[in-house]
Amino acid sequence: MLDQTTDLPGLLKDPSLLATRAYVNGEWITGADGEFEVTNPARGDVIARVADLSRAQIAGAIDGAYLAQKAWAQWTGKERAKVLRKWFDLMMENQDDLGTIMTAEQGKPLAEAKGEIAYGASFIEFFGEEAKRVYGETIPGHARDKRITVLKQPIGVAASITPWNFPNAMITRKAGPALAAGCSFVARPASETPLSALAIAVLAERAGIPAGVFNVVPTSSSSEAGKEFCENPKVRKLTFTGSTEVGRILLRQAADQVMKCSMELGGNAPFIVFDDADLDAAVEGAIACKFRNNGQTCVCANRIYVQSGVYDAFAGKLAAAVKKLKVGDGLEEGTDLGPLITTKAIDKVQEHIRDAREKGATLLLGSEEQELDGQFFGPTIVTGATREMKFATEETFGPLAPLFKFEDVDEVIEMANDTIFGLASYFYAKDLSRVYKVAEALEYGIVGVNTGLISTELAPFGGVKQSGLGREGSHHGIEDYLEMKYVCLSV
Ligand SMILES: NC(=O)C1=CN([C@@H]2O[C@H](COP(=O)(O)OP(=O)(O)OC[C@H]3O[C@@H](n4cnc5c(N)ncnc54)[C@H](OP(=O)(O)O)[C@@H]3O)[C@@H](O)[C@H]2O)C=CC1
Ligand SMILES: O=C(O)[C@H](O)CS(=O)(=O)O
Repeated sequence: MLDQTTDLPGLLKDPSLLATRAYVNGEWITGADGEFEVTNPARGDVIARVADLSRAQIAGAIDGAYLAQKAWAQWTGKERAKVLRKWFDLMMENQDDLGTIMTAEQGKPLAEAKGEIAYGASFIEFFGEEAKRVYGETIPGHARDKRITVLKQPIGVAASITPWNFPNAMITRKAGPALAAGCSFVARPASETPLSALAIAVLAERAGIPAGVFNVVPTSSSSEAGKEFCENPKVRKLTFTGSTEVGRILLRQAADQVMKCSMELGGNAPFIVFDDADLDAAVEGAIACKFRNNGQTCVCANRIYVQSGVYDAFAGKLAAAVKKLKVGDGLEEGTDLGPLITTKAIDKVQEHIRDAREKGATLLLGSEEQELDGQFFGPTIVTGATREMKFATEETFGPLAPLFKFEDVDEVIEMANDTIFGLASYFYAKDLSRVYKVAEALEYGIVGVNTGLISTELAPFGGVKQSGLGREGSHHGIEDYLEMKYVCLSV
């Protein structure tokens, strides 16, 4: 840990964005369960104490959202679009402060945090525009006196549970389509990173989003919030981003109400380098894909497969480039890799390195035990990776790049698909026939071809197999917040 303390208000142009009470039904309220601490993962110091809401208070927020949603759904799509556009504008006007708040509570370098603010805001911008395009249908009737109409109507109250790794964008990727569709929204942010969520609630209020339409209910106990969301009959939609393990818990809990669920869950992304790849581009893509957010993203390359003819060349180029990455405090200029979110995250990276070495892998860069203190862990590359090693089946969620060697396309497709996950995958190749065949053969919701970065509000983001249900982003993203009503009119 760095021994500095964080004067977060002193770092902000607008300290009023640093909100620590919950935002419920247009009011800023304290927590019946007291407060919980938020720490800076780079320095270990407490940066805020945030309202810790009780389950009863969450139920109260749902009550308010239920009433507010009725009126909100009466707004025209154009009226909702206007206020969402204002919310987007305020996010971008306050991008620096929102980024600083995020870096202080999550650790990612300030440039990345500001990038996430723009990425997160883009969902508000995009779905604000989509609010005007929620079209129904008329269908030729099944009899001369019958007329068929299909209406698209908002599903109702949407509840969201999101992770710490993208504490802004994972909320706006849900709130954008939900509010655009005419739903109201109750957000429970991760306990490690509530400040980013509360800051956008300040801006929602300033943008004129009506009381009760957007609510943020921070709690220290995630399970209680999850149970209230799943058991409260006024909630009609649960949208979750996080681990597959927790996704399963929530799906089981939501089953009793047959609740509509969107699940953005864990991943184990293969990153494949074929022998006809542009190796320099592949190295650049691998670094962007592996070390973004210090490897703490569900779409990070978890397994890097390199065809045997270019294995040594790629490994050497990758190590030379990774050596240049600077580990440090995200608030300091020039930092490329911030701290991991918890010491538990460090333990998992070390466990994967130890396991791999015991099973024959070789450390090409970095080490298992590092002189870095606290929650910092340097980028590490191992060669000689095999499918017997833990990172072949488990998500590392840290700065560890295991290099697997393969001989031919059938072998690497089989290895790449040998996982319960199916979120993101990547490969570098030039041969067009190979590109088509591999893109079609990979069992993933997302395939990056000659790129390591796939995140945009314009595309449908989501996984297959045990990486999730539904899609976020693109015009598809609003469908998860709409119900389709068939009206049969006898004339
Ligand atoms: N597919 C995707 O887009 C993404 C997937 N992920 C996946 O999530 C994992 C890392 O994120 P992480 O935050 O640790 O994931 P978790 O699943 O542990 O936590 C995600 C959220 O769920 C909450 N939570 C945990 N347990 C429960 C419960 N029983 N009931 C209700 N809510 C609960 C957490 O609260 P609290 O933190 O307060 O405990 C947090 O807000 C990785 O597997 C990663 O791949 C992460 C981001 C995006
Ligand atoms: O939490 C994550 O990993 C995000 O979903 C990844 S992305 O949307 O920023 O690509």
